[in-house]
Amino acid sequence: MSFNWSDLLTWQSVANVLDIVVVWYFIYKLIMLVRGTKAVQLLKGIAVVILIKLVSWAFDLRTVSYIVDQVINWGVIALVVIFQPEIRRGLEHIGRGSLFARSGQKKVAQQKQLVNSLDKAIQYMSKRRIGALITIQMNTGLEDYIETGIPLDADISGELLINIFIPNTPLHDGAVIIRDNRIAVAAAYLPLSESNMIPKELGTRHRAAVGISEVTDALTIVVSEETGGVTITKNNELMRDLTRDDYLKYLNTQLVVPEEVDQKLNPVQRFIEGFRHAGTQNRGGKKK
Ligand SMILES: Nc1ncnc2c1ncn2[C@@H]1O[C@H](COP(=O)(O)OP(=O)(O)OP(=O)(O)O)[C@@H](O)[C@H]1O
Repeated sequence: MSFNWSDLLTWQSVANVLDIVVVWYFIYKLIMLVRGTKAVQLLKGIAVVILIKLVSWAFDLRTVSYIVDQVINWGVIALVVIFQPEIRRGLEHIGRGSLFARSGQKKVAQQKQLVNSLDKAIQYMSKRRIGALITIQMNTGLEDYIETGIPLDADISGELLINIFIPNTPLHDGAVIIRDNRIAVAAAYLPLSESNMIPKELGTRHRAAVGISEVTDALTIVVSEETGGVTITKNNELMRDLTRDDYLKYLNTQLVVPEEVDQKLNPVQRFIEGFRHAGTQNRGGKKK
């Protein structure tokens, strides 16, 4: 019997491939969204329940299957109740467009203020060789690292950043983490990179900056205590000895999102943005 390649191109097989690609894309996006947050545990729990359901199907274990069905039915309701604030805010966000352009303008102003404050602090600390480690949350949640620090939930200013890193003060050791244009915590512990590509002369502060860039998409700024040099890490990339022009250019492209781009988010992205924002606001104890 000869194999006919055209059999592979039936509508059904194309639909199957499309089906798998869509599901994988969805799972990938979900993993990217919850990486570094408590929701990872939740996803693991859901994966275990699905696994038990599949096993009970395969071996025809009726009682187990019945119990898992009950868990799934009630679990969905429990999830909706637990995440009610996030879901509500996500849905509210979907309807937002040009009508809410003013909130977009406010956001850009806050992002520019963030870059200005960082610049002020970097300049001051670099000249005086004050060591600093500042991590800015991007899309991946940093909950697990935020939990290791001392909560501040403070407005960002160059002066406050400088004050935090003054040597021999209680908050100076460890990293400052910035989330949603606020200083979430100081003295946080970041994961140390095991990479042997990091130059030998760099110590643990730089290793921690590379470490967090390996497991999240956060942007981290290091000011070296030894040399005053400025380093930025992001997505496993280490950019050393940056001049003021270099780092300002980089920070502006990474942290200041043009208003038009913000307004162009599709409904799904808008929902996710609202969902994430509600989560972080609730944890920070402030609600609009
Ligand atoms: N895992 C970590 N998470 C957060 N901060 C850390 C971590 N490890 C070290 N640090 C910070 O780095 C400081 C030690 O820096 P060290 O001198 O080893 O690093 P370095 O990369 O050589 O930087 P520098 O050039 O500033 O000396 C610690 O006092 C602490 O504040």
